[in-house]
Amino acid sequence: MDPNQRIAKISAHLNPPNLVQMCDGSGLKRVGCRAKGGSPGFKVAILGAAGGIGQPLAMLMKTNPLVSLLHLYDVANAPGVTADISHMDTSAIVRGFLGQQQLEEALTGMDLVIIPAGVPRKPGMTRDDLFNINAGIVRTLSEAIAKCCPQAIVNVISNPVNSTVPIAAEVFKKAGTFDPKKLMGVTMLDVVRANTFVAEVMSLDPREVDVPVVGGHAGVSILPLLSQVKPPCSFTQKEIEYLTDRIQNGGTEVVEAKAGTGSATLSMAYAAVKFADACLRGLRGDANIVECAFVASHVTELPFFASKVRLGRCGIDEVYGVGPLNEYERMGLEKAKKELAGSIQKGVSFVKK
Ligand SMILES: NC(=O)c1ccc[n+]([C@@H]2O[C@H](COP(=O)([O-])OP(=O)(O)OC[C@H]3O[C@@H](n4cnc5c(N)ncnc54)[C@H](O)[C@@H]3O)[C@@H](O)[C@H]2O)c1
Ligand SMILES: O=C(O)C[C@H](O)C(=O)O
Repeated sequence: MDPNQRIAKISAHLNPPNLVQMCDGSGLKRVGCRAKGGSPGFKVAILGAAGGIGQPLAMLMKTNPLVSLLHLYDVANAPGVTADISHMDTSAIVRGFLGQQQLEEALTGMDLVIIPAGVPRKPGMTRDDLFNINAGIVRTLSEAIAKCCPQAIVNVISNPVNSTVPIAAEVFKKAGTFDPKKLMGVTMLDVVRANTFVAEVMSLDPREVDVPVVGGHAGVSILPLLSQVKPPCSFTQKEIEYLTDRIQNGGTEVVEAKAGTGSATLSMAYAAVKFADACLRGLRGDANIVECAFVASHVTELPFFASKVRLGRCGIDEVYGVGPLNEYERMGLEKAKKELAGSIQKGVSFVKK
């Protein structure tokens, strides 16, 4: 074939008439694409996709065969991240969305929305110190979710989780779209850390360790239930105190090591993907998908609490209680509830005021 004919053939192949437009002209160049977005799988949006967590999270979700369409939204740098990730030869179609004016488009039709948008801690800060900035971000994003994909499962990562989940819930209540089965604060990193640290102490393979972590996601509200570890482990009191302290302060350990450049991003992306994948397998109808998450709850007198939940086709099928606790854990639970009560109320008041 003559070279000109060959080039004409390639160019026709790259630019068929049924191209799907990926993005508009506001900085996210719309690239010609033959994808129809019709492959089986779920539609997932990441809000805050260009951030420290957002980027590795987006990369890992692009490798997930359960995802057919991946929407990457951020107020900055979404085009670059989208272009980069879209070159990965996995089946999910990637589209980028930049800035508030593209938020609704990013959310429409989504099955799962993951929110890592917001500022991270620096050394010396508590997660609650992030409230002033992140509360408003989560409120705005939740308002758009209520409008554009009220049926979607929502995974909230932005801190302080103990307040941002109640904020999202209040926004959804105001909009008349609140479904407690669909809103989850992501506490999976606490479980991931707990599994790792327990495995280290007991010389086990971390993949075989399962530590329930209940309560919430800040300081003493993070309550590992070491009496319920699988496989059953017998710890000394010294080991229990070391492990509890290390699990509760795992986030601070990373914040200090990063010395002002941010908080956990890579382990968080790993944990977020583990949790998102569990949500998607639940949506698909897989049986016995049980993970810990911070959810609307009747396990204690508090309206939100982290405990094991069973994930299914509609989100959360069942919220499990904390099970039998030893004296040390009972005391920990009281401290956790005290810490949680104020943070939950702060989130609720932020939207109600
Ligand atoms: N739940 C957990 O276990 C856990 C673990 C680690 C970090 N976090 C929290 O996750 C959040 C993000 O951490 P990070 O390290 O990725 O921070 P980061 O600063 O690296 O990234 C945040 C991203 O959010 C974007 N953003 C800011 N405002 C936005 C808005 N209105 N809409 C959409 N995107 C917006 C920023 O542009 C940035 O790309 C922090 O609040 C952090 O504390 C939670
Ligand atoms: O500690 C932080 O600020 C981030 C996150 O909540 C974590 O647990 O790593």
